Amino acid sequence: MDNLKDKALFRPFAFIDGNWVAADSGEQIEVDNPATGETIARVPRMGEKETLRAIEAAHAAFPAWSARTALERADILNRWYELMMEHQEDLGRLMTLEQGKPKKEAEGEIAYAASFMRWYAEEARRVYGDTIPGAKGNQRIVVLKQPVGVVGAITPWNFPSSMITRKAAAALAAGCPIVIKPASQTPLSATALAVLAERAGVPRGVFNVLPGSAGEIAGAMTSSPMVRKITFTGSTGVGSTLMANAAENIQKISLELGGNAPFIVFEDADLDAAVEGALASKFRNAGQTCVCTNRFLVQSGVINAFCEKLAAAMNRELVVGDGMKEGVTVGPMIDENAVEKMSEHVQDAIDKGGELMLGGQPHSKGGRFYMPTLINGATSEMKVASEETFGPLAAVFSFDTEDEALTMANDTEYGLAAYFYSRDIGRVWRVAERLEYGMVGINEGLISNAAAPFGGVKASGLGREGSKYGLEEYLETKYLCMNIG
Ligand SMILES: NC(=O)C1=CN([C@@H]2O[C@H](COP(=O)(O)OP(=O)(O)OC[C@H]3O[C@@H](n4cnc5c(N)ncnc54)[C@H](OP(=O)(O)O)[C@@H]3O)[C@@H](O)[C@H]2O)C=CC1
Ligand SMILES: O=C(O)CCCC(=O)O
Repeated sequence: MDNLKDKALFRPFAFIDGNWVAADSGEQIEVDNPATGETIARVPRMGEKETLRAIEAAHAAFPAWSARTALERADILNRWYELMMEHQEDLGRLMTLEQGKPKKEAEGEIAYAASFMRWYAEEARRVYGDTIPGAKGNQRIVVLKQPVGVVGAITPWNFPSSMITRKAAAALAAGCPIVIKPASQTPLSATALAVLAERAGVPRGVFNVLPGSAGEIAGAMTSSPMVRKITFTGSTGVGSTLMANAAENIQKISLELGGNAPFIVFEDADLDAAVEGALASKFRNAGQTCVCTNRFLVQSGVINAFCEKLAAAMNRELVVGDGMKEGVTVGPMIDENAVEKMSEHVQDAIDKGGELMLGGQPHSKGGRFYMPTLINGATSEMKVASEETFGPLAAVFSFDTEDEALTMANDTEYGLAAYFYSRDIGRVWRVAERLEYGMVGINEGLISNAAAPFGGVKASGLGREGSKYGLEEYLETKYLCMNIG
């Protein structure tokens, strides 16, 4: 952390009600650098009691925060945005150290994370109500949008900053305070955001960060009637448990869960553009992104050409190594379990007849590095067909007809992101409409931005984040029936 320009951004504590605190028990969690395995920090392991205190602080802060004008809240979010961009390099460095993604990609995530602050600063001022003609001559119907109340957020390690700001910026813009549990592997990006929140003028109690025990913190959030909204990004299993637990207090819930993204390449596609999109969609964050392509479905007439071009591009563009090193484009995987899952999917595909074209093994330097891998001849019996690999494996399946491609693409419990490449306008509409996914990239491999509604269908989740729709998740609708005599 010695290399940070602003050393105060390294804050290995929890942030509750404007105070930097340790766990009541004194227990800590070790945070390591996935590139080296070295321990880089110890943060408090907060539990149920501390979480209840944070919820109470947030609840106490709610009336004053929600009573501020939208413009006042927007000004604070804008200041926070500016501070994030001023400290982009330091925040990126912290992220690379705890998460592993290459420095340039980490700085890119900081800009992406900050963009939610700016977006929701603007949206805060556009929370409109409605008037509706009354059912009786002397009645008027007025619809108000009001903040839902205290929000409990649980976020993953793969996007340590943006998964927080995508939730927090919308919540704060709507007038809701938030209590956040960041992933245990990446708490430092979260606490650095809290340092900047304080500097931006976010009042105490409005933004709280508690690294710690997932079970205890989530339990406190779902069992407290003060928490009116739960928002989660992570695995489908945990999301489903949270949803069941949130039922106890009928809490509103948004879930952004796993995916199994298909990337369809039709014979009429621009193959070079498809390969460029494939690289971006598959290898961002070493394949550890819920919208990463999991299955390449390529029409039989172009499958060999596509694979050759993809292999050449992977050889040219993908450099594996420590994300702090200049020129590295694929960092380490987050932990040994992730490497194991990747190895298991690759071996399973090879055992079941897949043709290994590139990679297929951990990097010779060992540790958590895995070589970007390309396997042609993938089939529906392979694990990669039905499970999210969450790693740098490009598995290529063949299809003959549009109908077959759609059947294969939709043959999954998930429905987060899908991509396809085609230059036939009729096909573009037909395929876009029939894909059972919340987001579809058409001749485009990078679909995430603050203006767009991010989210999935089926086992990939509920609700949307980003865009004007993301603000709705933090608002309640109240109807006033006025008798005017
Ligand atoms: N949609 C997405 O973006 C993501 C999908 N995934 C998928 O999930 C797989 C497993 O990754 P993993 O990190 O284990 O994902 P998890 O769902 O376990 O972790 C995400 C967040 O949930 C927390 N959490 C863990 N257990 C519970 C619980 N019982 N109740 C409430 N919160 C909990 C974690 O805390 P803690 O860190 O303390 O365990 C973390 O903050 C990946 O391989 C990938 O397939 C993973 C991350 C993001
Ligand atoms: O993997 C995730 O859950 C976050 C996706 C990052 C993004 O593209 O917004």
